[in-house]
Amino acid sequence: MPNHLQVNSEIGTLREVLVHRPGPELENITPDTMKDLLFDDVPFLKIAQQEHNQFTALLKQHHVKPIYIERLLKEILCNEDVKTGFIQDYLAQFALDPVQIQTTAAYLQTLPAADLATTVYAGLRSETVELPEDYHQPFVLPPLPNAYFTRDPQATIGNGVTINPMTFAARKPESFIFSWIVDHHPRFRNTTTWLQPTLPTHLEGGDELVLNQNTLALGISERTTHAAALTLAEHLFNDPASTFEMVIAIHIPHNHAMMHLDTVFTMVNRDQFTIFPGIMDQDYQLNIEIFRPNGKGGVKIKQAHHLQPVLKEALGLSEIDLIETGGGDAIIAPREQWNDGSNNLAIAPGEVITYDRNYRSIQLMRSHGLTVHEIPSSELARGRGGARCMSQPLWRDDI
Ligand SMILES: NC(=[NH2+])NCCC[C@H](N)C(=O)O
Repeated sequence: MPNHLQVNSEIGTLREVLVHRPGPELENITPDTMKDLLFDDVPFLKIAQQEHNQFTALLKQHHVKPIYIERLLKEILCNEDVKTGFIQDYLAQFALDPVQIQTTAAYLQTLPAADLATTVYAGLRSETVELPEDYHQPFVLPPLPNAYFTRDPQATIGNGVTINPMTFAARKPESFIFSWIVDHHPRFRNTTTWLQPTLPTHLEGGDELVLNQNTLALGISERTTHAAALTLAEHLFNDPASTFEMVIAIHIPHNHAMMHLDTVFTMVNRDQFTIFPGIMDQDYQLNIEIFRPNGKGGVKIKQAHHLQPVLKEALGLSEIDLIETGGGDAIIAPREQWNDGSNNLAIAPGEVITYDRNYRSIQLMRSHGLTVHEIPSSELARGRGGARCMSQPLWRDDI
């Protein structure tokens, strides 16, 4: 089994992937907090877990090892010094006064590592720690219901990772957890980090697509700024450990339905992509910027408006097959996009995992020669993320 990181494409045979099984945090969403927690509904936990189990079972059937991030967290928390440091630093992220911090830290310190890890994801109800009476919030630690979308707070690019500066408060603790795992878990010893979560702007993993070992596609979106994309490109171009020479920055609409590039565009084979046509105008144009090193440590930028020629050049191909979500139909396409019909996880070239409900997009992918494995999606889809969002590859074979 590989012991380090290798992701030089979106489609190379997948061997190892970071996941999180949805837990009690999903039951800590209420109609009042739903929007801030980036959910559109309150999922039924039991069914969400069954669906997620089917996802991981399918991965295992295809010899992909799921690594549970909550387990990595538990493992580092078994070290008492790490546990104490983690608790202090974790609490410092939230609006708590010194007494509240001390009371909560004392409680968390009593928990065994596994329970502490579960609590970090689930959130901590205020009454559990008997805080001073002037604390009126229902939670002293917030629930992290988006944690099953492991794609976003962290991303593997080549042999390194980005630990992402997240856009919304609801997801910032997830990057914090990963940075502790990178610093303390042997699985990540000597990991190169391309981007730190302290960057004063934002960039998320759903916007990071590794097209090949030289080319990264980045969404400029609700969650990833132009400034952050430039910073990442500079780091990748200048770090001798990186093989990347080109970033294709693709501007997409800024809204919740398409919060990341991978909700509208995924690579599924050497020359095939799924795409939601709603990101292009009637002439199939969109706003693209190509970043390359300028030879002086900076980035030079070229504009483009059509995706196909840009992809052909980057991948050295004469043809590209863009498969439109829902066949591009005015009703089917947006409906299936909303339920992650464009969010496919390639487990090998031409072989993907996707949500069963998007049957029109599935038919179409099959008619374009792809092998499609379906997973159930009634509850998981309520968080607005599909198979790609629920997985963070640590190792893909090179193609
Ligand atoms: N890679 C993705 N498309 N992730 C989807 C994340 C969905 C999550 N509810 C959020 O808004 O952050």
